[in-house]
Amino acid sequence: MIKVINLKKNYGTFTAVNNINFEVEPGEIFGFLGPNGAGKTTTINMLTGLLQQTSGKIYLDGMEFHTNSREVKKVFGYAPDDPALYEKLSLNEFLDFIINIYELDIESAHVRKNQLLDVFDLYDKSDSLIGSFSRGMKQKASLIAALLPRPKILILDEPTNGLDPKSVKQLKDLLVEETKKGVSVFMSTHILEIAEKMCHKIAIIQSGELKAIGTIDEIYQMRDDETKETDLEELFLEITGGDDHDYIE
Ligand SMILES: Nc1ncnc2c1ncn2[C@@H]1O[C@H](COP(=O)(O)OP(=O)(O)OP(=O)(O)O)[C@@H](O)[C@H]1O
Repeated sequence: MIKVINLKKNYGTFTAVNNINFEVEPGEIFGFLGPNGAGKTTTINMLTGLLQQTSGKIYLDGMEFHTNSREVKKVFGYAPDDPALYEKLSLNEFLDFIINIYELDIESAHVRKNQLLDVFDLYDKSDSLIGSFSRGMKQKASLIAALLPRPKILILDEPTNGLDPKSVKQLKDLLVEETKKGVSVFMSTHILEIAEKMCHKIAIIQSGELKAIGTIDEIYQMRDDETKETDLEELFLEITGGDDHDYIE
């Protein structure tokens, strides 16, 4: 479970995230949407301990992050949108490193590793250096590393970035399976179709403020005109004011 209370981040005098609140229950996929520069990565960097918040509290699996940071780091898996991996290691060496630092049971971790390599079609490449991987293959390697320790919480920044349609489908199915085991998934995405199809709840952030939060149905109830047929794209633009400019003739 993730719980965020009055989370705020200032960069100097600029407020990038302004007192946001949300919860992600076990078994829930929570989609975090917003236009460029809205505050998504800043929020994710605070959730993962990469950035210290200015104020507010973050609880992961019931533990306040900064007073339990060592324990908290064991309960979540994180895949950044632009993974910085060890290019000089083979994928196998990298995943064995993850198994070691998380102190996983070797036998069951190797079973899990092989299943994940298979799901993401990287089994045949597992002895190749990560430095030789394409953008999409690196993304898949990063997702495998996040999933390998069977974390209770997954924090994924644009997880479908660079993935081909088959891999997107594999990832979707895998995340659904994980939530059935009670995993909480927090993911940012620009792809509204993914948010609509996969997420139990979504939040829309703009200029550091949460503009909407709830199930897709609850978000649809925020329409200005409830009689109008609207899709999530139109609603997103309505909420974030992204459709109010004049076009060049
Ligand atoms: N280190 C920093 N110093 C100053 N301002 C920053 C810093 N990092 C981010 N910002 C600003 O904070 C705001 C939020 O940035 P953030 O990267 O969180 O947005 P985002 O929602 O992830 O955007 P995108 O969808 O484009 O990745 C932006 O206005 C950005 O310019």
